[in-house]
Amino acid sequence: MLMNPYKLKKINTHDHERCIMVLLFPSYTFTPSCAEVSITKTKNFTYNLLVGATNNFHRSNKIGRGGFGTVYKGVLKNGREVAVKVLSAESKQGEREFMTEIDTISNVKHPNLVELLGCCVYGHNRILVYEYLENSSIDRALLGFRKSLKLEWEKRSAICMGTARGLAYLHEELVPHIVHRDIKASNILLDEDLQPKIGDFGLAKLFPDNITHISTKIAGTTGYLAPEYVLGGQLTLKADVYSFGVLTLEVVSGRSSGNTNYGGGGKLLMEWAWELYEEGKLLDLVDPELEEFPKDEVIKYMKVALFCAQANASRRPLMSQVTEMLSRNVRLNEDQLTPPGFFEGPSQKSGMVSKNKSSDTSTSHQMSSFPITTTEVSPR
Ligand SMILES: Nc1ncnc2c1ncn2[C@@H]1O[C@H](COP(=O)(O)OP(=O)(O)OP(=O)(O)O)[C@@H](O)[C@H]1O
Repeated sequence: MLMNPYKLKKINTHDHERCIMVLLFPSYTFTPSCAEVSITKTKNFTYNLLVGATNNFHRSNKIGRGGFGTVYKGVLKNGREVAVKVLSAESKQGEREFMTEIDTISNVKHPNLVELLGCCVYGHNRILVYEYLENSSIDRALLGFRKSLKLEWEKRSAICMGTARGLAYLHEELVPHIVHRDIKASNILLDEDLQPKIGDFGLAKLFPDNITHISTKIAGTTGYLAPEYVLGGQLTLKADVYSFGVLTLEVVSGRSSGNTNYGGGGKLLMEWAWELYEEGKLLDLVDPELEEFPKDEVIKYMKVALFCAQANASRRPLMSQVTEMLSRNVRLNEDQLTPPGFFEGPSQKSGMVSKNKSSDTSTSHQMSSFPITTTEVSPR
């Protein structure tokens, strides 16, 4: 029997009869008044409907192309705008396995995760239909020369917080958890209120491990990858935490981690940030377009990003700890902060920025005994 592993979450014990129904019949549904989660099967869209919605996948409807496939904007008959992702040929072909994974993803719902509305299997085509986010992704909105939005600090901090909450949900509330593997600016989409939503979660499972997606990333957006993941293949929650640290620096600085020309040339964004941190000049990293901002808070965000990117994965905080650090007025215990690790590219440098501070790379240091935050400081 194919079963969605996420389906039993939060069903309370006296709902055991319903649990049995869910175990036996994965598509069984019950009313929200009786249980905390409603179990649904993924909606199936017909291929013809998606052809109509996207003007036959016309290139003028194309909004992007990533490692998983091509994304088109579509409009359903009821007027709802959707993002239609046509998965590339390398996605696993089996319909049953595909549908199981998709059922899993479509039952994962959180305000900071892009909602999967349904899917379509047509011959060898595998197509996913998502809610459409009008303000596109952070890379287009905030980074690069053609940025489309001018975001004040309140919006930027809300983007970091929302992304942290979405990740904390995937990592720590969902059972079993999901490691995103590909947290980066193009996967964080902004809704009409500029609230962030994480896209592409759960998709990595649809692709064989040895192909395209990871190699696409190694060729492209390498600045986001935790060194232990890209060099040693160790995939844990902490790889996402590392990427979140890089993303936070991008949001604060308005600069893309894809470049390697920072700090007078030749440096990754994270390397430059560490250099500035050691020199006590972190504010130099802040986006020049940010006219007014609370300096202490902005510096705290950058320091949290550095905690997230430490070379030793076990020293990085959990995402729930990150949300605490970002949201509460706490002082960070910087004695515990060690240099970031980095990986720049297959034929280029990799390693750890290591200057004055301790560069402990042992894995014995457990997060549970790691006091990142210390005193609550009084509001300014
Ligand atoms: N739900 C959506 N609403 C609006 N735009 C979207 C949506 N999903 C994706 N896009 C746009 O399409 C682009 C491509 O998305 P996609 O997720 O396929 O690739 P990517 O994030 O650039 O790379 P990768 O597949 O390696 O993660 C995104 O950068 C984004 O601008």
